[in-house]
Amino acid sequence: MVLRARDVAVSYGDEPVLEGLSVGVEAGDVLAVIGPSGVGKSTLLRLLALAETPDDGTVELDGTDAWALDNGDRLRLRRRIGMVFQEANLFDASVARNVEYGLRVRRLWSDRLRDWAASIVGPSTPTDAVTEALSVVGLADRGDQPAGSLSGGEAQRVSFARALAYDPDVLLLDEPTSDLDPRNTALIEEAVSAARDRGIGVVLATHDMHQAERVADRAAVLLGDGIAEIGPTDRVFEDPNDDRTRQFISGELVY
Ligand SMILES: Nc1ncnc2c1ncn2[C@@H]1O[C@H](COP(=O)(O)OP(=O)(O)OP(=O)(O)O)[C@@H](O)[C@H]1O
Repeated sequence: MVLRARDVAVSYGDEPVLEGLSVGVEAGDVLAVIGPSGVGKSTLLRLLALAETPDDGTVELDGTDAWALDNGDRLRLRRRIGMVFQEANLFDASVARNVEYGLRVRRLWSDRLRDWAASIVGPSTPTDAVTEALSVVGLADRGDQPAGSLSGGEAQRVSFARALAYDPDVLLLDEPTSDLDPRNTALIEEAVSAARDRGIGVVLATHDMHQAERVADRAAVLLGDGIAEIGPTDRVFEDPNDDRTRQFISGELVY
């Protein structure tokens, strides 16, 4: 599996946000997208989610140009991509119903997720797909709880479980831990690593460079006019090739 934005451009009004940008993620690869506020990280994720049409360029999944397909076929591609946002956006229903939603959309229960969850939490307790997805984020016993009564961190973990239950090939995470405490952040980061180990490709937009270093195989530094640098996370942070990347990483303002 490869999800790739190829030479994409997006403008809002007269204001170009992304221009000629190319970036991709493969199975089992975690790519962190970092860059200053307003540079276009969320826009890039919406493009990769096929939720927004590029003004120029295209988005390909396994070499298929999503924007050359009719709506029905594009929807089928979109169903291989899961997304988690900064806010959990749960429905006013139980935790289990929220996670089940992912399954209903997908309309299948995948053996892949079952095997994967069993490899993480052991085969004993989980009895169904919902419980198993919740197990990955440490909430297997909370299925009956109303989603509205969860803490912010727990709600975000449910949101992650909902995306997992969907059994995606790619997970797009838009600042998923920016409002969370260290424990919930760690649990989400563990779930990201588990997703990678299972062969899911992950794109993580984050302001937290330490998080990028902890979980990402590669980092893409997005600065004003596109990707300044992309490469193995350690190399990008410790020995950036690009002067502006160096400035950004050392905390200077870069536009
Ligand atoms: N629907 C829209 N209409 C108009 N402008 C938009 C729209 N979406 C995004 N923008 C603008 O595009 C630019 C990039 O926004 P985006 O949310 O992608 O940045 P970001 O890097 O994710 O920012 P942050 O780190 O603050 O979340 C911003 O200037 C934003 O105001």
